[in-house]
Amino acid sequence: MSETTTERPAADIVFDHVTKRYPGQETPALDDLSMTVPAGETCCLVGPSGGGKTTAMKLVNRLIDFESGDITIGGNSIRAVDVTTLRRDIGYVIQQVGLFPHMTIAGNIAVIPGLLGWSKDRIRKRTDELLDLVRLDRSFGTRYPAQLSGGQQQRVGLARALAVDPPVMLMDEPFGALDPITRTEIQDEFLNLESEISKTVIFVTHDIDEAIKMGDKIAVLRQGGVLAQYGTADELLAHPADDYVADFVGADRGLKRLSLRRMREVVNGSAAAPDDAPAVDADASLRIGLSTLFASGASAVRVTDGGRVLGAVTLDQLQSAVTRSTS
Ligand SMILES: Nc1ncnc2c1ncn2[C@@H]1O[C@H](COP(=O)(O)OP(=O)(O)OP(=O)(O)O)[C@@H](O)[C@H]1O
Repeated sequence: MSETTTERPAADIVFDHVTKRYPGQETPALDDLSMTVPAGETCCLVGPSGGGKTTAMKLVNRLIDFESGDITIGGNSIRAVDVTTLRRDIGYVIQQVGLFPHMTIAGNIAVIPGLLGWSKDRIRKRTDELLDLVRLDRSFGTRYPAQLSGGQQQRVGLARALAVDPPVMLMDEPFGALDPITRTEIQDEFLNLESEISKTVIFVTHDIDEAIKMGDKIAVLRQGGVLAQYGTADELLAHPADDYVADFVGADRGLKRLSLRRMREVVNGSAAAPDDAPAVDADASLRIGLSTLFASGASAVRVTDGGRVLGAVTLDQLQSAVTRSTS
């Protein structure tokens, strides 16, 4: 990263027996939540409406207070830190974006650096760097939010949250209001961006497919704010803790698990593909491989990597991957 950023390392987030009960509510919104989000990982919170996802997230930057348990970031209790300092170290991205309409895009991105007293030159360099990072032309800096599409505004929201390189990011249905194409595009870009910058992310979503795609780990909450299961997408899909989680991840969990694996992981280098075999890229998912196989009616697909044929994958091999995934 350039001199304009502070290159702060990511920090783990630990929920330690956290319970939140809103005044006047009989049942807790969050009930004895304990889990660790390791530094640099993304944890997706999923669950039914009212299951406590947003509450869990807003506890982390103390937008909501809690009575029992503790939350630590990098080993420090969030209650021991001054709230303004805490929030400056936490990027916050929400569905409604919340850009200031009367300020330019550059002005919006520069809000926190400005509060921190950065020089004009440093802010300008950082703004350009962030616009590049979220793939917006630098000329957007002089526009106003109303002159941008929803997807572009969401990119600005992301750039603003990343401005001072916070170790932690909280994202509350950040791409929920976008059309499916823009959503996929911005999800892919965020995944790319995450591989360049190390952040610990808590990401709330209603969409299990989004959680599978974006999360290193997924926390499934149930009504009453109880953690039903916490694990990788693969663990949840292969071994759901109970019927509730199995239902939540979907009856097609075997197929979903195929989306997590690449053709290059199962290709048999010594097997020759039949002449009529359709080609599938080595980095395509097994799900794409299966779909290609079904669509063509061939007995195997040819797996290619930049024009080079790596070998073949048969229906049997894909089927055994499905069987393993549901056992
Ligand atoms: N300010 C509040 N006062 C009282 N109860 C609240 C308040 N905010 C949330 N709740 C209750 O706490 C529970 C958890 O709400 P929360 O918003 O965290 O759920 P959620 O999983 O994010 O839901 P959604 O997916 O609908 O956004 C719900 O029963 C909700 O009604």
